[in-house]
Amino acid sequence: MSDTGSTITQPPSAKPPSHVMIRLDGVSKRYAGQTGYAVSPLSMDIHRGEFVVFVGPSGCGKTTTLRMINRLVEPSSGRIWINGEDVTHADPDQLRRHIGYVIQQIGLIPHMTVSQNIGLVPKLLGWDKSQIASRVDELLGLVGLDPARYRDRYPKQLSGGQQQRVGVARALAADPPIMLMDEPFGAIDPITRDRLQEEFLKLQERIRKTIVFVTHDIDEALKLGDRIAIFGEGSTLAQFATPLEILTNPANDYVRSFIGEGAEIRRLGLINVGDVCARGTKAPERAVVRASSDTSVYAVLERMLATGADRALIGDEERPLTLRDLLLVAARPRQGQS
Ligand SMILES: Nc1ncnc2c1ncn2[C@@H]1O[C@H](COP(=O)(O)OP(=O)(O)OP(=O)(O)O)[C@@H](O)[C@H]1O
Repeated sequence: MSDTGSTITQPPSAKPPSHVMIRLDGVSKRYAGQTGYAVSPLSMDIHRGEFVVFVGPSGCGKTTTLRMINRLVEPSSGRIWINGEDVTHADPDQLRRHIGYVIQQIGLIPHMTVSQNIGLVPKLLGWDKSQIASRVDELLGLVGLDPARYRDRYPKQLSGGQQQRVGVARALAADPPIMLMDEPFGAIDPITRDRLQEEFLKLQERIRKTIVFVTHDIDEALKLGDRIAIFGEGSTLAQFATPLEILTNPANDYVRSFIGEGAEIRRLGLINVGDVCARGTKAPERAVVRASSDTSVYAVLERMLATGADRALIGDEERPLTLRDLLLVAARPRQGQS
């Protein structure tokens, strides 16, 4: 099930098959004056309609890789294929008109209205005025902004979340098959960010773009990505797989530490109860977890989830606790209940 092995050890070479929208073939970057690689040779296939998230610590090469896809950064080696075409040497301006790009700083042009900002690329592509106006209104509706209220505002008359929605609308304006998004929700407060993530997932269900999305935040990656590319030290690819696969089978200790605590509990967020009913459950015989008295409830639950145990024995005295005992730790009377 994992794509980890195939994408890292067998660099693709020839023209990709039709289900591949973006192919990076041994692509690397060394910036002028730098000794090491900003991105060491990297090969990966991103499928049509797939939402791929690049995640990793600061400086590991996520943004550089993203920007090589739309040639804002010229690769030092390798080839880039988009939609079956080798675009390594294509005209970058032409290329960018067919690739949406959303960045954290939003990049709206301050002296242009919302509608002019969104209509920028369609105008460059020579669309006529009425076509642009109706596309602007359609996109504002799509990102949840009332066109009559917002189309004539300037960026500074919008909240950060609204500006980011306009940024997304602008990237979608010419209906590009690909969207590149560099920490688009990074500078937004956690509540608005959560809402934008939800909205964006719903939007993606409708528009099915091929998306490459950069973030520092593993939880954002797990929530949004069909597959996640975890970048490691020295700009290598530590794992490229689905969120469930990464949480179930982290490729190495680096990935494990990057995920942080609670992989088992977080995994449950990716599995629906309906699927569990369909699969049926079969508890392992007499599985039990042993833990010292100073182990947290969280850690014991994590281990019970991993092993299927429904009992824990605590301390040298092996005091028994059932799964239900542990669940009750979290239970409190709700308002209106005694
Ligand atoms: N224009 C540049 N000139 C020289 N070095 C650069 C340039 N841009 C990036 N780098 C270096 O390349 C490496 C990768 O940078 P990049 O911005 O791609 O990382 P990142 O993973 O996106 O980081 P962050 O999460 O902090 O944005 C870093 O060591 C960075 O200092």
